[in-house]
Amino acid sequence: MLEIRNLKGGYGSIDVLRGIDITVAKGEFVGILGHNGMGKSTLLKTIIGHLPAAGGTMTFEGRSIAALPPPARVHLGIGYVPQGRRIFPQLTVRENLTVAARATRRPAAIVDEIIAELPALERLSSRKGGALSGGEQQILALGRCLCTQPRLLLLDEPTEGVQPSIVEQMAATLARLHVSLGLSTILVEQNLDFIRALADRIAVLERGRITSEMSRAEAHDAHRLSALMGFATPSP
Ligand SMILES: Nc1ncnc2c1ncn2[C@@H]1O[C@H](COP(=O)(O)OP(=O)(O)OP(=O)(O)O)[C@@H](O)[C@H]1O
Repeated sequence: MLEIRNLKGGYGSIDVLRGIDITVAKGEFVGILGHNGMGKSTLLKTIIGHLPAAGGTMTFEGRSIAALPPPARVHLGIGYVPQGRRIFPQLTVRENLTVAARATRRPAAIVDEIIAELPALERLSSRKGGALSGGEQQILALGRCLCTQPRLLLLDEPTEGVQPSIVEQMAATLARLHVSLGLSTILVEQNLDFIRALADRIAVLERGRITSEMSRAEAHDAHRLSALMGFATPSP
Protein backbone atom coordinates (compact mmCIF):
# COMPACT_ATOMS: atom_id res chain seq x y z
CA MET A 1 0.00 0.00 0.00
CA LEU A 2 2.79 2.42 0.97
CA GLU A 3 6.29 2.01 -0.36
CA ILE A 4 9.10 4.33 0.72
CA ARG A 5 12.56 3.97 -0.74
CA ASN A 6 15.72 5.82 0.27
CA LEU A 7 13.72 8.73 1.69
CA LYS A 8 15.75 11.76 2.69
CA GLY A 9 14.57 14.94 4.31
CA GLY A 10 14.79 17.35 7.19
CA TYR A 11 14.62 21.06 7.85
CA GLY A 12 16.38 23.14 5.21
CA SER A 13 20.06 22.32 5.42
CA ILE A 14 19.53 20.09 8.49
CA ASP A 15 19.43 16.47 7.28
CA VAL A 16 17.33 14.26 9.53
CA LEU A 17 16.12 11.34 7.37
CA ARG A 18 19.14 9.68 5.86
CA GLY A 19 17.73 7.09 3.48
CA ILE A 20 14.63 5.43 4.94
CA ASP A 21 13.10 2.29 3.42
CA ILE A 22 9.66 1.25 4.68
CA THR A 23 6.73 -0.64 3.23
CA VAL A 24 3.25 -1.04 4.66
CA ALA A 25 0.97 -3.71 3.26
CA LYS A 26 -2.82 -3.40 3.20
CA GLY A 27 -4.15 -4.03 6.70
CA GLU A 28 -0.68 -4.11 8.21
CA PHE A 29 0.23 -2.35 11.47
CA VAL A 30 3.85 -1.18 11.38
CA GLY A 31 5.49 0.21 14.50
CA ILE A 32 8.54 2.47 14.37
CA LEU A 33 10.40 2.66 17.62
CA GLY A 34 12.94 5.36 18.37
CA HIS A 35 14.26 7.54 21.15
CA ASN A 36 13.84 11.33 21.27
CA GLY A 37 15.21 13.19 18.30
CA MET A 38 15.78 10.17 16.04
CA GLY A 39 13.50 11.46 13.29
CA LYS A 40 10.14 9.79 13.99
CA SER A 41 8.02 12.94 13.68
CA THR A 42 10.09 14.15 10.74
CA LEU A 43 9.35 10.88 8.93
CA LEU A 44 5.57 11.18 9.39
CA LYS A 45 5.60 14.88 8.46
CA THR A 46 7.44 13.99 5.26
CA ILE A 47 4.99 11.19 4.42
CA ILE A 48 1.97 13.49 4.88
CA GLY A 49 3.75 16.33 3.05
CA HIS A 50 4.23 18.95 5.77
CA LEU A 51 7.95 18.67 5.03
CA PRO A 52 9.37 18.19 1.54
CA ALA A 53 11.32 15.04 0.67
CA ALA A 54 14.91 15.84 -0.28
CA GLY A 55 15.38 12.52 -2.06
CA GLY A 56 13.99 9.03 -2.57
CA THR A 57 10.52 7.86 -3.57
CA MET A 58 7.13 7.50 -1.87
CA THR A 59 4.26 5.67 -3.52
CA PHE A 60 0.79 5.14 -2.09
CA GLU A 61 -1.35 2.47 -3.79
CA GLY A 62 1.03 2.60 -6.76
CA ARG A 63 0.95 6.37 -7.19
CA SER A 64 3.85 8.72 -6.46
CA ILE A 65 2.83 11.15 -3.70
CA ALA A 66 6.09 13.05 -3.18
CA ALA A 67 4.98 16.07 -5.22
CA LEU A 68 1.42 16.24 -3.86
CA PRO A 69 0.40 18.84 -1.24
CA PRO A 70 -0.87 17.48 2.11
CA PRO A 71 -4.62 17.88 1.35
CA ALA A 72 -4.21 15.78 -1.81
CA ARG A 73 -2.50 13.05 0.22
CA VAL A 74 -5.36 13.15 2.75
CA HIS A 75 -7.83 12.99 -0.12
CA LEU A 76 -6.10 9.84 -1.41
CA GLY A 77 -6.64 8.19 1.98
CA ILE A 78 -3.67 9.01 4.21
CA GLY A 79 -4.63 10.21 7.69
CA TYR A 80 -2.24 11.92 10.10
CA VAL A 81 -2.57 12.33 13.86
CA PRO A 82 0.23 14.73 14.87
CA GLN A 83 2.19 14.66 18.08
CA GLY A 84 0.63 17.05 20.59
CA ARG A 85 -2.86 16.44 19.07
CA ARG A 86 -3.47 19.97 17.74
CA ILE A 87 -7.19 19.84 18.29
CA PHE A 88 -9.17 23.10 18.19
CA PRO A 89 -9.51 24.04 21.90
CA GLN A 90 -12.36 26.53 21.42
CA LEU A 91 -14.52 24.13 19.41
CA THR A 92 -16.60 21.33 20.91
CA VAL A 93 -15.72 17.70 20.29
CA ARG A 94 -18.48 17.42 17.68
CA GLU A 95 -17.38 20.65 15.98
CA ASN A 96 -13.78 19.41 15.86
CA LEU A 97 -14.99 16.28 14.07
CA THR A 98 -17.32 18.19 11.76
CA VAL A 99 -14.57 20.60 10.68
CA ALA A 100 -12.39 17.65 9.63
CA ALA A 101 -15.20 15.97 7.68
CA ARG A 102 -16.14 19.24 5.92
CA ALA A 103 -12.56 20.23 5.14
CA THR A 104 -12.03 16.93 3.35
CA ARG A 105 -15.53 16.88 1.76
CA ARG A 106 -16.48 13.64 3.49
CA PRO A 107 -20.20 12.96 4.11
CA ALA A 108 -21.60 14.64 7.25
CA ALA A 109 -22.81 11.22 8.50
CA ILE A 110 -19.19 10.20 9.11
CA VAL A 111 -19.20 12.27 12.32
CA ASP A 112 -21.85 10.07 13.95
CA GLU A 113 -20.21 6.92 12.60
CA ILE A 114 -16.91 7.87 14.23
CA ILE A 115 -18.58 8.84 17.50
CA ALA A 116 -20.18 5.38 17.46
CA GLU A 117 -16.73 3.83 16.90
CA LEU A 118 -15.27 5.88 19.76
CA PRO A 119 -17.91 5.85 22.51
CA ALA A 120 -15.60 7.85 24.81
CA LEU A 121 -16.39 10.83 22.57
CA GLU A 122 -20.16 10.48 22.87
CA ARG A 123 -20.51 11.79 26.42
CA LEU A 124 -17.98 14.53 25.61
CA SER A 125 -19.51 15.62 22.32
CA SER A 126 -20.56 19.09 23.49
CA ARG A 127 -17.49 19.74 25.62
CA LYS A 128 -14.82 22.16 24.35
CA GLY A 129 -11.67 20.48 23.08
CA GLY A 130 -9.53 22.56 25.42
CA ALA A 131 -11.46 21.23 28.44
CA LEU A 132 -10.57 17.58 27.76
CA SER A 133 -7.83 15.59 29.49
CA GLY A 134 -4.69 14.66 27.55
CA GLY A 135 -5.98 11.16 26.88
CA GLU A 136 -9.42 12.46 25.80
CA GLN A 137 -7.75 14.96 23.46
CA GLN A 138 -5.75 12.13 21.94
CA ILE A 139 -8.94 10.14 21.26
CA LEU A 140 -10.48 13.30 19.75
CA ALA A 141 -7.41 13.79 17.53
CA LEU A 142 -7.77 10.18 16.39
CA GLY A 143 -11.51 10.63 15.77
CA ARG A 144 -10.89 13.81 13.83
CA CYS A 145 -8.43 12.00 11.61
CA LEU A 146 -10.88 9.10 11.12
CA CYS A 147 -13.50 11.61 9.92
CA THR A 148 -11.27 12.09 6.84
CA GLN A 149 -11.84 8.36 6.08
CA PRO A 150 -8.20 7.29 5.84
CA ARG A 151 -7.08 3.87 4.68
CA LEU A 152 -3.56 4.47 5.99
CA LEU A 153 -3.20 6.03 9.44
CA LEU A 154 -0.02 7.82 10.58
CA LEU A 155 0.11 8.08 14.38
CA ASP A 156 2.76 10.21 16.09
CA GLU A 157 3.43 9.19 19.70
CA PRO A 158 -0.19 8.96 20.90
CA THR A 159 0.90 7.88 24.41
CA GLU A 160 2.91 11.03 25.08
CA GLY A 161 1.69 12.67 28.30
CA VAL A 162 -1.13 10.16 28.76
CA GLN A 163 -1.49 8.23 32.04
CA PRO A 164 -0.81 4.47 31.94
CA SER A 165 -4.40 3.27 32.49
CA ILE A 166 -5.57 5.41 29.55
CA VAL A 167 -2.65 4.15 27.44
CA GLU A 168 -4.00 0.61 27.90
CA GLN A 169 -7.48 1.71 26.80
CA MET A 170 -5.95 3.48 23.83
CA ALA A 171 -4.14 0.32 22.76
CA ALA A 172 -7.41 -1.65 22.97
CA THR A 173 -9.23 1.05 20.96
CA LEU A 174 -6.58 1.14 18.24
CA ALA A 175 -6.48 -2.65 17.98
CA ARG A 176 -10.28 -2.76 17.58
CA LEU A 177 -10.40 0.06 15.01
CA HIS A 178 -7.56 -1.43 13.04
CA VAL A 179 -9.73 -4.48 12.43
CA SER A 180 -13.21 -2.86 12.24
CA LEU A 181 -12.14 -0.15 9.78
CA GLY A 182 -9.62 -2.33 7.92
CA LEU A 183 -6.89 0.27 8.44
CA SER A 184 -3.21 0.12 7.63
CA THR A 185 -1.16 1.97 10.21
CA ILE A 186 2.27 3.43 10.90
CA LEU A 187 2.70 4.15 14.59
CA VAL A 188 5.84 5.96 15.76
CA GLU A 189 6.53 5.66 19.47
CA GLN A 190 9.09 5.35 22.17
CA ASN A 191 6.72 3.34 24.40
CA LEU A 192 7.97 -0.18 23.92
CA ASP A 193 5.01 -1.99 25.48
CA PHE A 194 2.46 0.03 23.53
CA ILE A 195 4.10 -0.61 20.19
CA ARG A 196 4.62 -4.27 20.97
CA ALA A 197 0.95 -4.69 21.89
CA LEU A 198 -0.18 -3.41 18.49
CA ALA A 199 2.38 -3.79 15.71
CA ASP A 200 2.63 -6.72 13.28
CA ARG A 201 6.16 -5.59 12.52
CA ILE A 202 8.53 -3.23 14.32
CA ALA A 203 11.30 -1.14 12.80
CA VAL A 204 13.90 0.65 14.90
CA LEU A 205 14.78 4.19 13.83
CA GLU A 206 18.17 5.55 14.87
CA ARG A 207 19.57 8.88 13.69
CA GLY A 208 17.43 8.99 10.58
CA ARG A 209 17.96 5.39 9.51
CA ILE A 210 16.06 2.13 10.02
CA THR A 211 18.66 0.01 11.73
CA SER A 212 16.66 -3.18 12.31
CA GLU A 213 13.26 -4.73 11.70
CA MET A 214 11.52 -7.58 13.42
CA SER A 215 8.24 -9.46 13.34
CA ARG A 216 5.70 -9.37 16.17
CA ALA A 217 6.95 -12.79 17.29
CA GLU A 218 10.56 -11.62 17.39
CA ALA A 219 9.54 -8.45 19.20
CA HIS A 220 7.99 -10.55 21.94
CA ASP A 221 11.49 -11.54 22.85
CA ALA A 222 11.44 -8.54 25.17
CA HIS A 223 15.05 -8.85 26.16
CA ARG A 224 16.29 -8.73 22.61
CA LEU A 225 14.22 -5.67 21.71
CA SER A 226 15.06 -3.84 24.93
CA ALA A 227 18.75 -4.49 24.52
CA LEU A 228 18.60 -3.31 20.93
CA MET A 229 16.97 -0.08 21.98
CA GLY A 230 19.15 0.42 25.05
CA PHE A 231 16.03 0.44 27.27
CA ALA A 232 16.09 -1.13 30.71
CA THR A 233 15.30 -4.82 30.29
CA PRO A 234 11.82 -5.56 31.67
CA SER A 235 11.43 -8.46 34.05
CA PRO A 236 10.36 -11.66 32.25
N1 LIG B 1 11.63 22.66 13.01
C1 LIG B 1 12.85 22.09 13.14
N2 LIG B 1 13.95 22.75 12.67
C2 LIG B 1 15.18 22.19 12.79
N3 LIG B 1 15.41 20.96 13.33
C3 LIG B 1 14.36 20.29 13.80
C4 LIG B 1 13.03 20.81 13.73
N4 LIG B 1 12.17 19.92 14.27
C5 LIG B 1 12.96 18.88 14.68
N5 LIG B 1 14.25 19.10 14.40
C6 LIG B 1 15.39 18.20 14.67
O1 LIG B 1 15.25 17.04 13.88
C7 LIG B 1 15.66 15.90 14.62
C8 LIG B 1 14.56 14.86 14.60
O2 LIG B 1 13.42 15.41 15.26
P1 LIG B 1 12.04 14.62 15.35
O3 LIG B 1 11.04 15.57 15.94
O4 LIG B 1 11.72 14.00 14.04
O5 LIG B 1 12.42 13.47 16.39
P2 LIG B 1 11.50 12.41 17.09
O6 LIG B 1 12.15 11.08 16.89
O7 LIG B 1 10.09 12.55 16.65
O8 LIG B 1 11.67 12.84 18.61
P3 LIG B 1 10.59 13.00 19.80
O9 LIG B 1 10.30 11.60 20.26
O10 LIG B 1 11.35 13.80 20.82
O11 LIG B 1 9.39 13.70 19.26
C9 LIG B 1 16.04 16.37 16.01
O12 LIG B 1 17.43 16.52 16.07
C10 LIG B 1 15.36 17.73 16.11
O13 LIG B 1 16.10 18.60 16.94
